[in-house]
Amino acid sequence: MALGAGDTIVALSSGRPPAAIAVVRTSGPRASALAQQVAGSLPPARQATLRRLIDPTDGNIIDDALVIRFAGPHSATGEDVVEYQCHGGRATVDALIAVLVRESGVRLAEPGEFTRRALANGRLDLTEAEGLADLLAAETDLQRRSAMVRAGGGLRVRLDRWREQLLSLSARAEVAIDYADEEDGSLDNDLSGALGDLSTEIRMLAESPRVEPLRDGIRVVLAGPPNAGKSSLLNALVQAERAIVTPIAGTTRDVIEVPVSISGIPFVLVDTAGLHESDDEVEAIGIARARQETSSADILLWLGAAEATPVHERLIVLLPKSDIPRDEASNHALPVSSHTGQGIPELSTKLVGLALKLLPRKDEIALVRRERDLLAEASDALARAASLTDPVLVAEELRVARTAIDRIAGRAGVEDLLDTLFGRFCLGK
Ligand SMILES: Nc1nc2c(ncn2[C@@H]2O[C@H](COP(=O)(O)OP(=O)(O)OP(=O)(O)O)[C@@H](O)[C@H]2O)c(=O)[nH]1
Ligand SMILES: [K+]
Ligand SMILES: [Mg+2]
Repeated sequence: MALGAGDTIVALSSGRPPAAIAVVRTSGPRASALAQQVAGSLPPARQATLRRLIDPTDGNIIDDALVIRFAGPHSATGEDVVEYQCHGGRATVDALIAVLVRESGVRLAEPGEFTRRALANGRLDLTEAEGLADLLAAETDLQRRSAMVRAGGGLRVRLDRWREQLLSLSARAEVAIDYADEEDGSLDNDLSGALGDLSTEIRMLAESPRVEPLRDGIRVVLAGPPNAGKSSLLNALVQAERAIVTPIAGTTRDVIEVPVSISGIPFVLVDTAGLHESDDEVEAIGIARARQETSSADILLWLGAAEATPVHERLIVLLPKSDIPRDEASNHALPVSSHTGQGIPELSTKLVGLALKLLPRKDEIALVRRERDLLAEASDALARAASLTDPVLVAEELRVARTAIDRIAGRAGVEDLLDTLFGRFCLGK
């Protein structure tokens, strides 16, 4: 757990001053006592109350502010929380925070510490906290809507239900163990069926769209031999001269990433070095990177010969420089010309079409890799359990499934993960 978990924490939860109004939040065992001291008396819970804030040591007026108190455990953090909505000038905010943190047992909050306490106190689970982090970072409407589903408990409710089902299935397996001596000790068909059904249900969720393409943009990698016209195509797609284009083969040496929004969908176009055998040390490194990008691409644009097309799940084969007449024609390749613009709108449409398959539909949940992996783990354990007859082994597989589900919600083995997650939060959240 974070340093000084029992401290009362203070932070400016609104944006950087100056602003019209600033929200200073306090949470912890001393929050109410602090409010009493600074605001004169304890304001009623959950009612915005106008108070004159006074420095208790010298009686100086700090500000007139709206004070709202939330008594724990019915607060965002599960502890006593007091919010001060004061004037948003820097000096006012600084003066208020200085008076609050002067008390012993009170200190400034770390980034994300309010949410971390909410998690520790069971006010939200890890999937909701992650959704919240995405919500704070959301830049597009699609990102916002997806984050809302997660932050609103879209995954948590399912995990809670499955945890209960797993517990009751475990209880049934335990009963079978207890009666193993008296009867034949094998499981009833009912139980096997229930295990199989739950495995399938969890597997379906495990195959939900990933959060990452939505969060970071869908990676579209342009690959092909030198001089194929990769950089020119990137420039044509983003309608700006972002990558260097020359008639010299081997112009692009490093990976170039250009974020672009097409029809409101966030993409990252990735230009790469032309793939070929090279003796040049620098170029060889660039080519190795290009191969890496090609294999990790969400969508691959191939600008090379049809017979050399790499294997990829979401592939668009292009016939570049279509303005140049040539003999051979490929039925499978989409003709594009960065010079005349031929095929560019069709390519954009195809990109959007493939992207939509990677993104959550409206109200559909998106999962981070960790969640997908753990759900698959739980589903696998249940599938194994369904095929077993020895109740002792079934109980063991059920325990594996339960642990996986608990880890998704952040109830087990996630300390390192919490540090990374809360590092993404801003101060005061
Ligand atoms: N006629 C025609 N020429 C093109 C087209 N696209 C690119 N070219 C030309 O082809 C040459 C190579 O273009 P680049 O975009 O640099 O090709 P590249 O694949 O990025 O090349 P490397 O980075 O060196 O591997 C340049 O001289 C471009 O002007 C096109 O659509 N039509
Ligand atoms: K070139
Ligand atoms: Mg290039």
